[in-house]
Amino acid sequence: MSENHEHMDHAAMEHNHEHGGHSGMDHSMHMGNLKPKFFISLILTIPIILMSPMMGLDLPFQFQFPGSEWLVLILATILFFYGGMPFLQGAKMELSSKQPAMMTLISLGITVAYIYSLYAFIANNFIPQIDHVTDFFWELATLIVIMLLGHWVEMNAVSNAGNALEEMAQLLPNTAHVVDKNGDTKDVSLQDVQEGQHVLIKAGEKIPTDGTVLKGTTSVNEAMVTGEAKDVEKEQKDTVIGGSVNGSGTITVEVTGTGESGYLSQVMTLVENAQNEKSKVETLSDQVAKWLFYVALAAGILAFIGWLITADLSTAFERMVTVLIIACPHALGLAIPLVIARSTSLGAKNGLLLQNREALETAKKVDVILMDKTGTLTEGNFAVNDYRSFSEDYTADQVLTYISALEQNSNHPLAVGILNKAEELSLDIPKASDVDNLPGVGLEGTVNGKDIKVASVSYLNKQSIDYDQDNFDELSRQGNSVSFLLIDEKNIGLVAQGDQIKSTAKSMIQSLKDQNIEPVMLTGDNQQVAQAVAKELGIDDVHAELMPEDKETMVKDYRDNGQTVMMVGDGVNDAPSLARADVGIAIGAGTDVAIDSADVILVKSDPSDIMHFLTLAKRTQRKMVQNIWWGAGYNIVAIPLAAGVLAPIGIILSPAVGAIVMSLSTVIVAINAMLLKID
Ligand SMILES: Nc1ncnc2c1ncn2[C@@H]1O[C@H](COP(=O)(O)OP(=O)(O)OP(=O)(O)O)[C@@H](O)[C@H]1O
Ligand SMILES: [Cu+]
Ligand SMILES: [Mg+2]
Repeated sequence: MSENHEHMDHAAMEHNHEHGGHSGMDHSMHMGNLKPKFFISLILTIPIILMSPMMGLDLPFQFQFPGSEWLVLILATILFFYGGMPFLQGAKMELSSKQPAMMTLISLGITVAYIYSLYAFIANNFIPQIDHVTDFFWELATLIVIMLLGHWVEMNAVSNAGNALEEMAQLLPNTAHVVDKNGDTKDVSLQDVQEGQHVLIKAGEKIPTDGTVLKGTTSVNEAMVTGEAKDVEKEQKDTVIGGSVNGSGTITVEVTGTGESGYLSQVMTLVENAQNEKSKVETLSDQVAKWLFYVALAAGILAFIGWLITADLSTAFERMVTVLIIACPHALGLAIPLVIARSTSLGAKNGLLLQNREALETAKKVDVILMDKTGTLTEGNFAVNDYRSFSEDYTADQVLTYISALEQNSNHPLAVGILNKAEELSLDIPKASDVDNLPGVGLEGTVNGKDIKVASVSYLNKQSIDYDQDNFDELSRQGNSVSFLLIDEKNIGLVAQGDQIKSTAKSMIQSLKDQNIEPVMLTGDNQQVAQAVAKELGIDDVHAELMPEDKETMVKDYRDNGQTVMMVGDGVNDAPSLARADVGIAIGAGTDVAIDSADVILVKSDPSDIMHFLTLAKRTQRKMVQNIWWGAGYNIVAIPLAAGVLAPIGIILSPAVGAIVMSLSTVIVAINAMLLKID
């Protein structure tokens, strides 16, 4: 039973692949199962090769005997119809939809090769007047086998991120130890575990579901899921991700997500969606394939006519088949999907989730990167450094208490810092009602019948509410984010909190500058803090005290200026800008809205992953273009050679060499894709 969970996932994935379609060359989707076809064809091919004269080469392993040519004929005929059928059917479909492409080209090639070899057989055996004509049954056979292999690989290539996805599915254990109300544990198969249940995870076990730690402390290895190499310490209230591996502690976890709703399956869906989307380069490769068909056909016919006039029928046939075979845009069908599969899984393994693959193509054009401060460049681990009352009616602790009452309804990083402090002081926090989030400003609500607000300095400025400027300047110059408490719109007190800059942020900014990408900081926080952080990081362009719509306007302005904009953020207030930017990058630890609006998610919340993304994007793009050349561009040289333009100086390619060149191109394309690396 328990295994069904994984199998279900796999089945669902495969199902999607069949219907997703990955490129214009999705005939392979209708080709049935090529694996057995390939192996049977391979077995049929071996005797054909052994019994065939190889291009006049005297190989030691030929087994020719009287009548062996009949055997070759029979085997080759079976192979042509059996192994060649998927291509012939594909061609029929292409032709009926008036879109001749790869299948038509392949079919034309193998059909001409077959008919010509048939002619050679008849001529050699029954028409003594004709000189010996070399058949190429063995070339036909290898051609078909190579084509089948290629298409089988191609079909797998798509579901191959594929392998990364399956690896991910296998990260989950089969059962979980569910703890019932009496504290007894029972092993339950994973698909029966429900949200809200308590699960015991022992040292060294795989974590079965997403959850929040209720009891115990431990360190968890999340490398397989998020790519984070270091073990992550977990204590009460921390979240754990299904699929990661528990370290030395035993913990009890409340289940927050299983199966479909779990992090892991969301990641898998993302990877999958990214693959099903069609990118511009891919469209280019379809376009190239179509052109290649017409060019190859024209070149083939020209060569045929040319050689028919200057030489003889068999030479003409041979040239034509060689042209058709060498031009087979087979590698082209693999060129892009292989790179994409590699790139998406490479990304996922390194904590880069690509929600929108076009981001990979846009990334190389990025001129400016706009970054949110808190959570993106700084940790967002606020600690209260100071809190004060300006009113005789309230103590400083009371100020903090009122602020905390509102913050209990917020998940802003600032809220967390304040609540930690309140807990430390064991403050008795009243309940707030009618709490509203004021994006870019703070919060408002009712506490003890009073209308209260937690607000930023820009709000006070805008509303002309008085505050002690010197005092504020001093706190913010020390790098504090300051939030004011307003009761009935009167300034009652403040809380000042400090944050730490993320350790990798500074080098990331330097790398951006090295690549001539302009780093810009956008923040809702006060000027002084913003300046302090920017200075520390080496960012020259800072915009502070921004409202969410200001951020979006900035993105728009840069774009209207003709610049390509990347936006990095984590908050609800960043979502509009993330969506508007050419490339939106969400910090993994950020809010769901930000994550939904982004093209890319940095799972590890590490700013240096921005550089990894840029590198991945650049290399992916380069690989795609290279692969189009290796998959099709080589024809610029190959087609004329195959047509025999260099025959006058003795360079002639046989159909067999054509097939080798063609399959070599496939091999190169595949290897080239696999060589894609991030570092
Ligand atoms: N929950 C909150 N508690 C206290 N103050 C808040 C809260 N939410 C917002 N603020 C105030 O509004 C300002 C802007 O907050 P916002 O979350 O919009 O910042 P931001 O634009 O994301 O900037 P950054 O993330 O770079 O600090 C904060 O600096 C703070 O003064
Ligand atoms: Cu091919
Ligand atoms: Mg923010």
